[in-house]
Amino acid sequence: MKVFKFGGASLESIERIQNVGKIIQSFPGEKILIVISAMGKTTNELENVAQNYFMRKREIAAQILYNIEQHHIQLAEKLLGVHEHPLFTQLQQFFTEAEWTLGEKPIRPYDYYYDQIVSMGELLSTAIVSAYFNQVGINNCWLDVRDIFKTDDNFRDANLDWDTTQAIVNEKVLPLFNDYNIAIAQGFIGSTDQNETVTLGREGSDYTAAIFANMLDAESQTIWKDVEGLKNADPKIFQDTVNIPEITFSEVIEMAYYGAQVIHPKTIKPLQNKQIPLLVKCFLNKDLPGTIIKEDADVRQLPPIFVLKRNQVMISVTSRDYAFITEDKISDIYDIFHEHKVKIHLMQNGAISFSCVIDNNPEKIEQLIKSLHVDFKVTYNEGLELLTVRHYKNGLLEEKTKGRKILLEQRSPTTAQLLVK
Ligand SMILES: Nc1ncnc2c1ncn2[C@@H]1O[C@H](COP(=O)(O)OP(=O)(O)O)[C@@H](O)[C@H]1O
Ligand SMILES: N[C@@H](CC(=O)OP(=O)(O)O)C(=O)O
Repeated sequence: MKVFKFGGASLESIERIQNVGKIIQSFPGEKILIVISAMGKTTNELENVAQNYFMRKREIAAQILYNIEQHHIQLAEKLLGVHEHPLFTQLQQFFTEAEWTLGEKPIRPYDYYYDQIVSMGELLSTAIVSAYFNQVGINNCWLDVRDIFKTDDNFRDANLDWDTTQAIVNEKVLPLFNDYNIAIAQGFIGSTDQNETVTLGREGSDYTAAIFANMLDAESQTIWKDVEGLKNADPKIFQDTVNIPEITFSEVIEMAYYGAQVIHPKTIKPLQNKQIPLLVKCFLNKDLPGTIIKEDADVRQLPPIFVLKRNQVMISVTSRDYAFITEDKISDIYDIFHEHKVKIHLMQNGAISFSCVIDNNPEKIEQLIKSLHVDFKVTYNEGLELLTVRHYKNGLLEEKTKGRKILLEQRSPTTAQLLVK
């Protein structure tokens, strides 16, 4: 059994969906569970629907939803070459459910409505791909992952109930492969024990695939991307990047932790626990070797790895009365960050000050500063970039930060982090 994951970029046009079909046809007779994300940038558009709905701008929300509907229906009609097909009834049901939500007065927290609306992207894309695959002879079974992935009700970042989900996978998913070689499921979504739809956090489809791989004891998981494999930096930001043929789970966890936006950070653990290799392959050229991520990879030749986080803010907290920032004060400061769900990417403290680097999220920062301000003087500096370099060599950091002002710097033997303006 293999698990494949196709993300939004691999499904953003008719040609790309046809290409995914060709990739699957190049694995004849194999049992494959395919996890699929929403097409293109649909998730961002649905976020827009959710925000407008919650701000009581229902007409705008309905208009954006209508545009999404038209786009998916037109794409499906062209892809299947027909106007009549059970798929269109299925798509209509998803839209009707979303319209019902938009018709309600928002009485529950935003995150609940977000999940009800945004989850639709994956339901639409999987339904369309499944119908197309059946039409071109890739016989497959469409799964509603909400009947399989059971979670708590932490909307927008739901936590999986592993035991219940494993029992459902054993009972409902495994037997399907007696009748089908291919099953198609949505990434990113699940449901509570009350059957309320949840999402697992943005870019969560890699994680969905890893959960399936773990629970199905898959031989491997492959994520199909628009890059030749895992590279030593994001090729959209850095020039002269190189492909990494093999790399360990722990190195990828480090990359994800420092902010590399190529594999969802939660993806590695379910695979590592069962020693299931993760392959990163290019959907634009399936014959490229890509990258294999596994426990015992040979990392002696690993190049320096760069991760750049843009749009960062440095928050500096100083005690009002020249009192030292001691352990108890640091603990209080940490509690405030935790309370506001703000993740610290880098921190440093001195005698009477504590500085840290966070993402620029104006609403969260405003609330955070209000809370910190009760006991401390707070300053902040925005428009910064946080560069992390793993396995850096002499001269490399100077070269990469030439002409820039360095506001904070931290180095261990393997990792350097520089906050630059
Ligand atoms: N180290 C890296 N190696 C390869 N790609 C990277 C890396 N860091 C960031 N990326 C970016 O990840 C993108 C692919 O991931 P993503 O857009 O999330 O794909 P999908 O949504 O289709 O799963 C690439 O286009 C590339 O710009
Ligand atoms: N569609 C969701 C889940 C996801 O993982 O998407 P992608 O595989 O395209 O990153 C998102 O955009 O967050």
